[in-house]
Amino acid sequence: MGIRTGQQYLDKLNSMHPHVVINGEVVSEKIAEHPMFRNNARTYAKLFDMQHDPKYQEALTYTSPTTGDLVNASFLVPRTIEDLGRRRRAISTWAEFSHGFLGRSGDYMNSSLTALSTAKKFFAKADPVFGERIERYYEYARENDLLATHTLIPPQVNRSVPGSEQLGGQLAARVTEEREDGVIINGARMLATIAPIADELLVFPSTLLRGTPEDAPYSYAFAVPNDTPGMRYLCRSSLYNGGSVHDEPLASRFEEMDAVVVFEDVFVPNERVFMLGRPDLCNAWYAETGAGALMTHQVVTRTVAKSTFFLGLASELADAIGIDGFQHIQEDIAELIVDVEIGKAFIRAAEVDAELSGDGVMLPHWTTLNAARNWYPKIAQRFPQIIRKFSASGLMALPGEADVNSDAGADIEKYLQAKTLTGAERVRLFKLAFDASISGFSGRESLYEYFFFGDPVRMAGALVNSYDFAPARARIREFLARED
Ligand SMILES: Cc1cc2nc3c(=O)[nH]c(=O)nc-3n(C[C@H](O)[C@H](O)[C@H](O)COP(=O)(O)OP(=O)(O)OC[C@H]3O[C@@H](n4cnc5c(N)ncnc54)[C@H](O)[C@@H]3O)c2cc1C
Repeated sequence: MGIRTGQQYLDKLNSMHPHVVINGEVVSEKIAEHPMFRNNARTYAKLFDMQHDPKYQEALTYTSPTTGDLVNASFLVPRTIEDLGRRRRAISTWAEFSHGFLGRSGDYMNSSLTALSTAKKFFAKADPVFGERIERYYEYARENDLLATHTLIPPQVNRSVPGSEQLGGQLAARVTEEREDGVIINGARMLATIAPIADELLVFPSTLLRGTPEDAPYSYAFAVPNDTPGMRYLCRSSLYNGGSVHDEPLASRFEEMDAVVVFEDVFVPNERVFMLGRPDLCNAWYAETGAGALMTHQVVTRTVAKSTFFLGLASELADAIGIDGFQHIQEDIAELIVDVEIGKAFIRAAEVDAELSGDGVMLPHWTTLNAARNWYPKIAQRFPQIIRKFSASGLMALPGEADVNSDAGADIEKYLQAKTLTGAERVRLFKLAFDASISGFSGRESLYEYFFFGDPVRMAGALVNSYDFAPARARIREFLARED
């Protein structure tokens, strides 16, 4: 089949029967028509349609090596640095469409599956059958153009003990039975973004597991369709308030629902189980398979689009109300320029210094990407601050679309005009600033970017513990030894 159209994606979504709990309601059919999910599903449908648009098709697709159909380029196994560039162009084509506000566009999980499908040596440490299964699953996802999300962390009940010790080990999702034909899963995982509108859920390892026998039931990787019997999604309230694209320009399009995942006697057939009972390999899942590198390459590409959005917005606001010449405004705009350029440089450096893995995959340079993913969660917190600082009371003197088109329109034209904009144009721009800096949607975006790859505190620790300090320290010792 290969690339799907938006309509094919929506039709499949509407034919599935997940158990989605939201606002006291259980939604189990026609998910794509539900007011809480409709808009975001349609935004995702546009991404699928872009693959068929002659303007984007060359960037977004390549020819499947097995079927000859066109498939998404994020499934391309990179063998050369040019292949990495090919992948990046596809990723940035989607990221520019959403200005980086879609964190779960299909290319994110596709990147993970692409690397995993090649990591034969890694899977052979447990059983080569796992490597064969994940390659088949990757091909299934590629040829059916599936949209997947993932869920990684145990419930946040008591972080001073591992998941295996919470409530006697009864809370975190775990293998409760190993059968001839598969496994049974019970318990919960903390969060899965876009779960209600995804085709598939990847339940992969994340938090560090100890190598003790008690951790064995929590050491697994598997994938299930999002309407698998026994699986329930508990959604938060929506951050989209039902307004028009004029009044909620970001939330009305890009609000991605987050959901807790509950498993009750969920059966996972063997062919969808990719790791079992090996805490050591679960802990090495992202580092040793190359999945971490290809996923981070996707994320850094997406976040450059987002940084560019904030640079453009800040510059438009400053120009509109005539503050662009003030020094502290220019200092903040300079900060945004630097962020965009650093992001682009990270990608370029990671590609130029890419290396072939033991499985013959060209992986972008990990230390560079590791630095990028430690940097972005912090600098992204500045973006809404800068927009708030520039906009000030302009974020409150802000009637809506209905007012612009009412008798109040004359007042809006007169009193809410800007140096370079009519009243109606200014309202539209500041509505965007509002949604990017103080709306509930924007709050979630900041939280999302901060915790995207996990807790930044522990990520910093992981960076320090894995970094090769030898060359830098040798230079200090050499300098201390100099007598001249
Ligand atoms: C909007 C959003 C969407 C998300 N979407 C997904 C998704 O699609 N899939 C997915 O798998 N996950 C998702 N996550 C979860 C994300 O991976 C986690 O937020 C992240 O890993 C941090 O874990 P936590 O939220 O449980 O925080 P916790 O680990 O509970 O941390 C809470 C606080 O306690 C501190 N802390 C806790 N334990 C320790 C420790 N051992 N040492 C030092 N400090 C500690 C942390 O520094 C932090 O300040 C999402 C999160 C957000 C906010």
